[in-house]
Amino acid sequence: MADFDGAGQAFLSWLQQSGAEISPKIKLEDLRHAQAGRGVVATQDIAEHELLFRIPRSAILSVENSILSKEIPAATFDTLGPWLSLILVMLYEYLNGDASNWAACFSVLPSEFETLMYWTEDELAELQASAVVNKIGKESANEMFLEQLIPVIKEFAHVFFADDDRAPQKAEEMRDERNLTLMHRMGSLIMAYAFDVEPSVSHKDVDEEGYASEDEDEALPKGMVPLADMLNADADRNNARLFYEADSLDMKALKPIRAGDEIYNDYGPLPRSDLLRRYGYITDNYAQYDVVEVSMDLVTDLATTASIYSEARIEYLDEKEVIDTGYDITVSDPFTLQESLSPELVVLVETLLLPDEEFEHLKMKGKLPKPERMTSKGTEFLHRLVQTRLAQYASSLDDDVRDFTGIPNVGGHGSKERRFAMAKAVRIGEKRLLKQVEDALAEKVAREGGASKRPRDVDEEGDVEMGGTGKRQRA
Ligand SMILES: C[S@@+](CC[C@H](N)C(=O)[O-])C[C@H]1O[C@@H](n2cnc3c(N)ncnc32)[C@H](O)[C@@H]1O
Repeated sequence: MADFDGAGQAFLSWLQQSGAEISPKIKLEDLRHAQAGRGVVATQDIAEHELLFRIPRSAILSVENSILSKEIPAATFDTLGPWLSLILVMLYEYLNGDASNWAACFSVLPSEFETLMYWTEDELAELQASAVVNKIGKESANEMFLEQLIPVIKEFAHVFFADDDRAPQKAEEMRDERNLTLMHRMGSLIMAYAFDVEPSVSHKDVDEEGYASEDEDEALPKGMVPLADMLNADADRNNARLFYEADSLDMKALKPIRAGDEIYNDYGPLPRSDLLRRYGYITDNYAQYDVVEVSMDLVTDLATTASIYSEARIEYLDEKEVIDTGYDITVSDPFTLQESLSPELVVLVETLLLPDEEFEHLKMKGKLPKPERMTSKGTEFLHRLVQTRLAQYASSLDDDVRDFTGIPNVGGHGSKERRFAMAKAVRIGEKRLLKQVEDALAEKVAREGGASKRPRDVDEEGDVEMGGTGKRQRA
């Protein structure tokens, strides 16, 4: 406890010495009793728009601020990209120990994580058929470390291990298990703690409403923003936000905050599966963003069985940017099929079901079926697809719900009981969503009397707007 509080105090002192302004109305709080590490809490009432803290840009742990960026050419960082570049810088600063300007930061950052990367096989198995199991990316991260990061460390060994005669040897040793583990640790910290730092002078192309394109956002350099990264999040309970000013990053209250309340940031509308992957925790408040992914492989299998799979049509759909590796089914409130089913999935199914003549006709005009006009055959196919997707989970929804008693507030790193329960909550959420969609499709099939009674309704004029309905943007 003393070490925990002491590290927190030393961190705040360092931050103030680095030029940060911290409101006397907030404090760092030990929230380990709630399995939430540290958090920031209001000690007095705070008004809307009030400044909570101001971090000078020079205190951000970033490529720009690290001495490495003076010694390693910018082109090398450009090749590495924002994620690997920051890992390189964090490794360098971490290995410098107390000599690093950010030593106090590292002492409040965790060395152990609950994120999926660190789950054992039997814990991951509890997620059953959740698509997140295939998105953990441990092997691909390892590959990037070995093929991209370590060659840079070797090339600049004399900089990375400055004043060390053993520099080349040490660079070679970065391939050791222990060092790869350290790289994963830095990667995990970035995933759960780093910000995409908007530059003080924006070079971004913005549209007429002032929004930058997604590509522009992806290219933003990443940085660890001290104290801002101590804020927890709980879906739409966010009451603070980071504002990017010319010389500082300002955390401000978005609404009045009462003394004793926790100050929450916004990690984005993440489904619980992704929250577990990136942040290693979940709360019920994120259930509203749950997603089930239906893979393209499953659609292909079912379409082949139904003898409607056509390479030529897939090629056309690909040209039209409809083909993806998977399609999202999302929660909607109030629930509608239209909102919950990805429009691309509906268009894909409807296109495969088109009679040859109609397909050729639409193709000639460069058009697609409209996602909001689901035919009876399309509804039946989607119903089968959702049933098959549901059957991929090893246990039934009823069985899961029967013996689920919530996520236990049991402590410590790697609690199996807690991980099993979090996995079960994720798969229950996914199965509930699938069941809701399955029931709605079955009802639609019954209402419309099956394929023979309702011929497809082709709209030959309207252009299809993709991505506008049902497809939730992932953070
Ligand atoms: C940006 S950090 C926030 C500071 C963190 N609590 C700490 O002590 O270092 C993100 C991490 O905080 C934890 N976290 C954030 N919000 C949480 C919440 N509502 N409940 C539990 N843990 C939370 C998760 O471990 C997550 O990976």
